[in-house]
Amino acid sequence: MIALASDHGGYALKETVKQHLTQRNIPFKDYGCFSEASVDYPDMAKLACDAVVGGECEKALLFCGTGIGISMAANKIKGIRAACCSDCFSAKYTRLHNDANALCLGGRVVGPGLAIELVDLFLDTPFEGGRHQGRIAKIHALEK
Ligand SMILES: O=C(CO)[C@H](O)[C@H](O)[C@H](O)COP(=O)(O)O
Repeated sequence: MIALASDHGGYALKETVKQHLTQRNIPFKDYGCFSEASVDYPDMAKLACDAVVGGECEKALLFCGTGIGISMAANKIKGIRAACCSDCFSAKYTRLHNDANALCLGGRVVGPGLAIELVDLFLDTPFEGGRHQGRIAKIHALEK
């Protein structure tokens, strides 16, 4: 199960990605927002990221205007490794090397076609493990 959340700046792109996930038969839960009315991205990040940390969802796809604010908020949540990406190399390597569990996209930055490529790379690329495992443990040691 994939958790989705956005603020108003990412709402339209979240709707596009939902259509794509539906076409791919990938189950998702949308934690909002549900219109372009203004909401605050930290509130939205928390809803989806809590579902990931709690084990209800395996990864989160998060959207705001730039992707940056919602990634900053997500990375404050213990257990979340969120990556704000607007290129394919980063979306792939944040899975391979960082085992990222949240992808953040900017609805005012990336178009729908690129967003779908980024989402597919993020969802389909496994974590490489090995030397990267210890580095991730060190990231989480910083949370203490
Ligand atoms: O991009 C964002 C945060 O990094 C948000 O989506 C906001 O849209 C952005 O801060 C702009 O805010 P506004 O209320 O839409 O002007």
